[in-house]
Amino acid sequence: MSRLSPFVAIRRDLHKIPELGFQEFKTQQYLLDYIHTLPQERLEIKTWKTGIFVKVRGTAPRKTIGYRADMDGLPITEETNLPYCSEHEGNMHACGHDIHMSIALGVLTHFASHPIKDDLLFIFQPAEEGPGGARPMLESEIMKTWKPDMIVALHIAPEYPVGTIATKEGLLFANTSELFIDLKGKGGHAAFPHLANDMVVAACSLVTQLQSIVSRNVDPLDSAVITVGKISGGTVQNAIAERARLEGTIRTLSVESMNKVKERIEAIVKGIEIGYQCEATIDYGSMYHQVYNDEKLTAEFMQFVEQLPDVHVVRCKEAMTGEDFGYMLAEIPGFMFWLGVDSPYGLHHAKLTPDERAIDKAIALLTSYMTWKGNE
Ligand SMILES: CC(=O)N[C@@H](CCC[C@H](N)C(=O)O)C(=O)O
Repeated sequence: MSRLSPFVAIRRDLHKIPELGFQEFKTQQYLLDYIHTLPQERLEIKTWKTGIFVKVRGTAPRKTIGYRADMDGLPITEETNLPYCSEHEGNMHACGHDIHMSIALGVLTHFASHPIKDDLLFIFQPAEEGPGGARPMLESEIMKTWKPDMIVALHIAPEYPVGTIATKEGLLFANTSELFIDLKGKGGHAAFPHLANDMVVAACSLVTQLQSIVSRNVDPLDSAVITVGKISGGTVQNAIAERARLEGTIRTLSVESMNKVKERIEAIVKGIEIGYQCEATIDYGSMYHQVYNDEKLTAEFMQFVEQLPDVHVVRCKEAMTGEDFGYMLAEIPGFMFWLGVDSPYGLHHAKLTPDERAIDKAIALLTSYMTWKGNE
């Protein structure tokens, strides 16, 4: 029987302890315990909230290459039945951040004992799923002193086979905004609807009306998404609901479309207030800047990877996913790419099961790329 790769074992450990944004205490401790086992001569380690910065001092630095991995899990109950499934009831690494962290540790492990000319900065970032750790981390004093000259990150892609990486120059991921709408009407007995203002009916109507925005208000040659992922309201089957809440997200390929979509949401919500005689409040939660890949660095990376054995490069289309790494790319040239992990279930699914062979492949690929880039 073949031995488990150390970084697959690390991934499994991390997979058991998914924590939500800015609560990644055990995850941070796990990473720190591991990082402290590495040769320390060239390392400088600083914590920031539940995140970590690790600098690897180069032998003759002219620039700093940044590498970012996100750390948080999602409030999803895992249904994989894996022997190493989540031990944190109700939370799951359903977006691959456990894989992202184990890959980052693999690359860091290599460079801790095989330094290159340039400095490297490994960024373990909390709260990617929300409320967003990239922006405050970017504004931190540590980042001001250690700001890299270029930066790279990856995201697992269930739809591609292991050995495939996919990316493109320019726009890769959408602009995002969370969306929370609270409705307050008048509750009452289920048998006397004429004496109440039913917020379950208002919420259902609102969800349906929101669907008209993408089909009727956004240019068909542009793209936008409004997803209501959670709806709650009411107390019991035979009482009319006084309150209802919609929780969702908006995705657009431009800031202009985001503003337009929000204008339309506000108009529709006003209509609901009038039509259903209720009070409504809208909260846009956290918003993420689009992920825009630096043209030159991305093209160069794709060319570099193409000549590696066993790696297939795909020039993909942009996706409506969001990533607060977009804030880092708005200030630092760099790129993000998809890493094929071949899972029959997609991102944010309770049965996501990435193929772990992608971990060592990604470590090898990133190690080669950074060695080349950091010795240029
Ligand atoms: C890669 C990925 O799945 N990212 C998340 C980012 C979520 C941002 C925020 N919580 C929102 O929902 O708008 C995504 O859902 O795309």
